[in-house]
Amino acid sequence: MAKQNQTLGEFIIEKQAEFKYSSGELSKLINAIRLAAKVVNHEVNKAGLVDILGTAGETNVQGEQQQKLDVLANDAFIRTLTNREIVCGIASEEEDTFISINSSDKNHQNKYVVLIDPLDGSSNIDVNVSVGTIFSIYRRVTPVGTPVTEEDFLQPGKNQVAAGYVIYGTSTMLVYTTGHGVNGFTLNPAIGTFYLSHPNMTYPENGRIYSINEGNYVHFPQGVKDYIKYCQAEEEDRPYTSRYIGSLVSDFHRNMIKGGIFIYPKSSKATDGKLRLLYECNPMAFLAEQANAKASDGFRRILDIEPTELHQRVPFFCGSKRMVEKAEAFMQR
Ligand SMILES: O=P(O)(O)OC[C@H]1O[C@](O)(COP(=O)(O)O)[C@@H](O)[C@@H]1O
Ligand SMILES: [Mg+2]
Ligand SMILES: [Mg+2]
Repeated sequence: MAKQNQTLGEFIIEKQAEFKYSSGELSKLINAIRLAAKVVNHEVNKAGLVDILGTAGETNVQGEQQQKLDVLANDAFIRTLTNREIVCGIASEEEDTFISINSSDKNHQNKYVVLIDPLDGSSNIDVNVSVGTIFSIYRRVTPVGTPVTEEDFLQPGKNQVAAGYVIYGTSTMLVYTTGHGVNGFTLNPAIGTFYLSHPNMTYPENGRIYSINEGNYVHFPQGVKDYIKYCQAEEEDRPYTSRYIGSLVSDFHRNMIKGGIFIYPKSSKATDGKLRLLYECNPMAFLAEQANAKASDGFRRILDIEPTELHQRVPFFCGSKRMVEKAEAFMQR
């Protein structure tokens, strides 16, 4: 049973002991993500004091203007994971294609690949609203010791061995799962240590918060329009409250604690929605299901979707089970 105020380091060691044949590689990987998160946290907290706000002047593979913090966070995670030679490949929102990492120790070849959204909620960086980092970890499918291929990254979400996010908000937290529940750790900035502050996090079965960018309302499918009308109706325990931060990590985190649903649907402007399957929807869907919640594209379970491209997008319905089921019913009607 997770002990309150246990440090993340202690928790990782304790959990590793539960896996008889564990090589310790996954523990080293989570530890490296912890370190990179602290590096990024330090930079995020300085935003406004040093020249890390605004655009970096480059455009990423998705045609988005890269923010300076997108690039900084991307470099921090790639450098930290590469230097420690604990993964055989990395894919990132900010990299056109995956990076293959060959271990210098020929006797030891790594078996994990990592997919990251180094800085989530980029539109909120310059306005001091909480942002995050999202990560997803898989065991490679190609033989250890050979260069990784795209096949190692294009795996359905149900194959994830671990997933999580870091939220850089009023406090900095790291929340993750290895398929045995969801635990949240808060950073004590004075000593740079993450402590277990939210053991065994679960979504309430039902909630009263709906989270969607209603500015796109006219472009939404009829099912989404009907669900929004349902949320706003003066009936039973409704109307629900509308909350939309515009950072997936922050909207997810709030809904997990309070109960709610987050929807980023497809629309006539974005035929597959906006969010990326591999490093946004899959990790959040794994966390959601581990926290007794639900995640779909309105019809299919997100974790069952067979990926075809590294940066593919999917519509995303995620949150309290009863609310997602209701929204899906409107989509299927
Ligand atoms: O401004 P919009 O269209 O509502 O989009 C907000 C969504 O886009 C994102 O910012 C996309 O993520 P990135 O910032 O990592 O590109 C999500 O965090 C958020 O949920
Ligand atoms: Mg993102
Ligand atoms: Mg991002």
